[in-house]
Amino acid sequence: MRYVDFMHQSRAPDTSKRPARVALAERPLGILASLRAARRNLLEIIPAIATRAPIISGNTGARWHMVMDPDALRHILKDRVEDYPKSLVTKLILGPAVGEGLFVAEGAEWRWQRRAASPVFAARNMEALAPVMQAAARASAERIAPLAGTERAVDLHQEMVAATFEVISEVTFSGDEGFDRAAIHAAIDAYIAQTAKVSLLDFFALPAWVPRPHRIASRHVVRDLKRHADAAIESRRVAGPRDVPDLLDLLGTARDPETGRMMDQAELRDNLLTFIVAGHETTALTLAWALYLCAFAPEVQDAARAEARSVLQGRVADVADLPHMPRVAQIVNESLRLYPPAGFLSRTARKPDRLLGREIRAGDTVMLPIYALHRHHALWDEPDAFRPERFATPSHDRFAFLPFGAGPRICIGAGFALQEAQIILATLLSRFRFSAVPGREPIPELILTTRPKGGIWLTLERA
Ligand code: HEM
Repeated sequence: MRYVDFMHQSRAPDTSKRPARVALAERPLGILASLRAARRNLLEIIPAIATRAPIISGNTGARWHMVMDPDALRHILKDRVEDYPKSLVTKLILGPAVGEGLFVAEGAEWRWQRRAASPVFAARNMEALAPVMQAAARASAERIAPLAGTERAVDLHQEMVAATFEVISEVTFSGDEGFDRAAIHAAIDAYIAQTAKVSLLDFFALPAWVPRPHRIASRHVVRDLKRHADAAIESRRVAGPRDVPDLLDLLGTARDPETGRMMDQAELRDNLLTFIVAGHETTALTLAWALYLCAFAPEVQDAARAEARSVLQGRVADVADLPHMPRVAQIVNESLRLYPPAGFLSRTARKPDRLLGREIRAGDTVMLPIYALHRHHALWDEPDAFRPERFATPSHDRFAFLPFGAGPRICIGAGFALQEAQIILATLLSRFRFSAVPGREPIPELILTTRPKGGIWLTLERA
């Protein structure tokens, strides 16, 4: 756990301010500036006009469009999903590590993998997964408790990554001693750090066979990652399935109902890595940003704490408690709106089309800047303000709020993530009061996901 002493500093955050955000570019950036920005922080290539216009188009060596209009997003993600597959850039970034897995697969390959994994995430199964989430909430509360009432601040981003990793590794490889959790975690971090920054070559949409220098450097990291996952699969094969099948068992025994075929080693491994990567960092970010926002607006935090304490009475939150804690759910949603972990999705058009009167050619990159959509002035009142109560009686268009995407490719783990985030947030808020540390404001930085640059450093006291 990372912590730092912040002695003798005043604690009161200025709530008249807006919570942390990135100053978007006033004009669309030129090619070189875009390239520099894309390597630094993808949020910086989004022009401010993207929070006011329905669509922006450009050509930086390759034709692209940014789409912020709910009807056009419905068209891309739902009505014409087959014509807008995952973008070449997505495949370039994720392909080397999880290219055979569910997140990247298309067509029939995608369909049967999705069917194979779905039972684990079905609503009826969510309750069965709650004890794993409760154990992680309890462990996290115990880890940070010694810092309560001291002047030492803790990096809640790192702490939430630890908590959500415990959950996902238990769900995928339940109780497996053969699974080297620390090594897999370290290899995933190294992969993201080395490869996720959109490279100059990707931005120009050069073909995949053109060598990417930082991706070559990361080859040994990918090899490491795959070696660890293979070892875990092999040790399970030897040990046999669990009494209550976990995700690894379910994927390992799934059959394509049409062809009867099962996943080969590469598919099984890539899917395990997909679930581990997609399933913990995103949820950790939701929680970390939610805690940051609670410290930013103490009155919101106090109201949510009062609610959680009266429902939980000192217990760790359970699934049955969640409907009785609407404020906690609203804070999670508002955190997903202001800091969507998947802040930028993209597709490559397969066929000519028209979007909002614009010509779309086959091969055009269609970007879905979720960060800008969620702060769009035509879709949200006071879009940059932290106002969780806007989710009390939601009136927004379904396609104006897309933290989990939409349509057939919607996040398979959305229900899982929301349940986990609410269980952990409610438990922590019921036990601690979190305060901001002056001078330690995080900066949202989009590198594959929307991360808090510098961490989320907060002090805490027992509530
Ligand atoms: C707050 C947490 C999460 C967020 C914000 C999030 C976001 C997303 C988004 C936006 C997509 C769609 C991407 C696209 O359309 O290009 C997606 C897909 C996916 N997510 Fe999540 N996710 C979260 C948690 C999880 C969890 C907990 C799991 C698994 C345990 C998971 C597994 C996946 C998988 C496998 C896909 C690909 C689904 C498909 O293409 O059929 N995610 N996620």
